[in-house]
Amino acid sequence: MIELKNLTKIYGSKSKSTTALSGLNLTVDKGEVFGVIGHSGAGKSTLIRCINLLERPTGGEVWVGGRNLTALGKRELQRERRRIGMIFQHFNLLSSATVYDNIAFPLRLAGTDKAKVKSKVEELLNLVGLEAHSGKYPAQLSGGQKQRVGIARALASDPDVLLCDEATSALDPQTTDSILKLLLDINRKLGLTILLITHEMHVIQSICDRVAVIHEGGIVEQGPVAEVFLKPKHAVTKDFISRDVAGASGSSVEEGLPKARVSSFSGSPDQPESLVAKLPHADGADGAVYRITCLGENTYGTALSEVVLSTGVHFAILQGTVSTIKEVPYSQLTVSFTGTREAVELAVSKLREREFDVEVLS
Ligand SMILES: Nc1ncnc2c1ncn2[C@@H]1O[C@H](COP(=O)(O)OP(=O)(O)OP(=O)(O)O)[C@@H](O)[C@H]1O
Repeated sequence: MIELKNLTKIYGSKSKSTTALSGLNLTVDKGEVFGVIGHSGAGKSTLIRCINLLERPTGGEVWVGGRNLTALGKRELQRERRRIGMIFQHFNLLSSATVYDNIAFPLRLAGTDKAKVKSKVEELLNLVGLEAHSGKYPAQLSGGQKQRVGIARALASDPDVLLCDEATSALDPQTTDSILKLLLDINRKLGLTILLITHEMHVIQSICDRVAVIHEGGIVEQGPVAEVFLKPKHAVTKDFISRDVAGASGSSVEEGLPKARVSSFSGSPDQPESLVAKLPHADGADGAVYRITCLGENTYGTALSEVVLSTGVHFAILQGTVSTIKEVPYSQLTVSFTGTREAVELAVSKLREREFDVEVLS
């Protein structure tokens, strides 16, 4: 659906230039929710603004829905842009227009007749849950309501793609969850392809199918969220995950919302050496440290205790997380097993048989 080929963006002049994107390649499939995460200055905004050519790339190609946007003339580009909606961190609403008029704006601009504008705006108000607020002005709305207007306006031209530029960064955690849930509903109901950029891992964890990590203008790691999240390879990815886990809280969320920030405990998930040092016994099989990961319904099952009981090993939990990735539960425990070498090996192989991923950390 979206294909970025060797995308390059250099700002400034020859004497003083900044390379924001350096030969970046990325493919987003039709109907998926794809997240790009990166630290400040990594090139996220530049990347998303290059997709609808709000920012002209210095080099490379942008393909959306099988068309090379970078090769189009002004008029054709204008037409293609109607297939790409965009929402922004600070909403970018017209402050002197009502909610209704903000949503109607792109339709009127495209010359849509009055009756059609009315029915479309009403449909969108209903979709984003703002039926009761159509006559209000942006200043009379909460941040979450403003973003709902932004989403409705972005959907007015029935786009195939929705670009989200840090769409929840200005919102509190609870409002963030309600906007993420709305985006997921829209993705499922309308089959819309969503590309979002963020610096918050829990946004990715809540609604994305795949994620790419951007650093210094290039993609350093990408894949399905569960894979990248549970087995991060690049230092930048590990940093994002450890910050998110460390910053996790048991904050309450509304029924049915993404629960990515719920029920995590522990600090960084990736410091086996420091964990080993804390153990009373760390020789032979005694005290060997393992990371046990379970994805899916087994997360809440009793398999771990059954295996442990049947093999006679003991274990201590050194770190642990129980959470969800896009509504799929997972657990990741770092444990030390104590027992004979044979018993520990048997426990590990039984866990693997029961589809736990067991990684030896020391
Ligand atoms: N208009 C511009 N002129 C010159 N340099 C720019 C411009 N816009 C961005 N840059 C530079 O390009 C690099 C990438 O910036 P970009 O805004 O894309 O990063 P980002 O990941 O979105 O950061 P943030 O999360 O802070 O918004 C940075 O070094 C930035 O200073």
